[in-house]
Amino acid sequence: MILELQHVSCGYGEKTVVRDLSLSAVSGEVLCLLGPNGVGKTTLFKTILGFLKLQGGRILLDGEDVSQWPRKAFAKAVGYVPQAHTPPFPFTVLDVVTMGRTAHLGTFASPTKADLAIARESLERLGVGFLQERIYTEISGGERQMVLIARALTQQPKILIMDEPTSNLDFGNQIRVLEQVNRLAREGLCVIMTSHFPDHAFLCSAKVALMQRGSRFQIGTAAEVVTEQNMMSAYGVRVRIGTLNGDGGSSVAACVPLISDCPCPPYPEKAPMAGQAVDVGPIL
Ligand SMILES: Nc1ncnc2c1ncn2[C@@H]1O[C@H](COP(=O)(O)OP(=O)(O)OP(=O)(O)O)[C@@H](O)[C@H]1O
Repeated sequence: MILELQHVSCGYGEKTVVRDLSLSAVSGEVLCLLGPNGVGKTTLFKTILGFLKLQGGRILLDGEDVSQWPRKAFAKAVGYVPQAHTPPFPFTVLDVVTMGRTAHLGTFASPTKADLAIARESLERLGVGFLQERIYTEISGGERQMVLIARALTQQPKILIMDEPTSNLDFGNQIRVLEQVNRLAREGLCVIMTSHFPDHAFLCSAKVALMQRGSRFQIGTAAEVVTEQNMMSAYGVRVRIGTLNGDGGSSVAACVPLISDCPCPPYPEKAPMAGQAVDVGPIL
């Protein structure tokens, strides 16, 4: 499946937030949208999903204008993980995740045992199966984030749009979500996500669309787009980008911010042994 944006402009009423953006994403690919707060990432997602009216250009799914796609077929094909979501009723986590099957059910039909099994499997896959009987409004923000991702997986979409899927998550869960993103792409899904961490683009070997103020866009591989110069231009922050040794002879790229007058003591050239105390000097 291929999603194409051709000269897309979008925004709210008379206000244009994103102007003349063209890009594409295909099955098996991770497309990571980077850009500062308020640049229009969520606005773009809402436009792709049909929540906002397109101001200009075209959005095509498998070559066909999305406005021509029947809503139900579109809802089956494209899953969405929003930034935050609070349902009006205290549903159980399993109920919320099973709602991901809605586009697959007939009108007035209830979820079947098979639908419930898919919902449970999605929760297990993300390592949060233990939450299934809990009340969704009573779990933590990070747990809700995992539940929303499980709901989108339950939909079994071909394209998965994730708005900051790692916000609210602790370090371990961030990495687990990125591992799932890579796994889903390997299984043939097209994942389009936003992140505020340029490193995430490297970790997902993603194609990157860097959105900057004034509707300036750069699209390319993570190595092409996540550069020291571009990070300064987009975020006003000095960074260094380098590579570290990964597993089995691989290398991983990392983007590290440079903080003026950083009080941090230098990291010892020879890494301390596990469990060995390190003198970090006075805590300032
Ligand atoms: N409902 C709305 N009506 C009018 N303007 C809006 C509305 N929602 C958002 N905006 C404005 O549109 C611009 C883009 O917002 P958007 O939420 O798309 O940015 P973003 O890149 O997703 O930001 P963030 O990284 O902070 O989530 C902002 O200037 C925002 O104030």
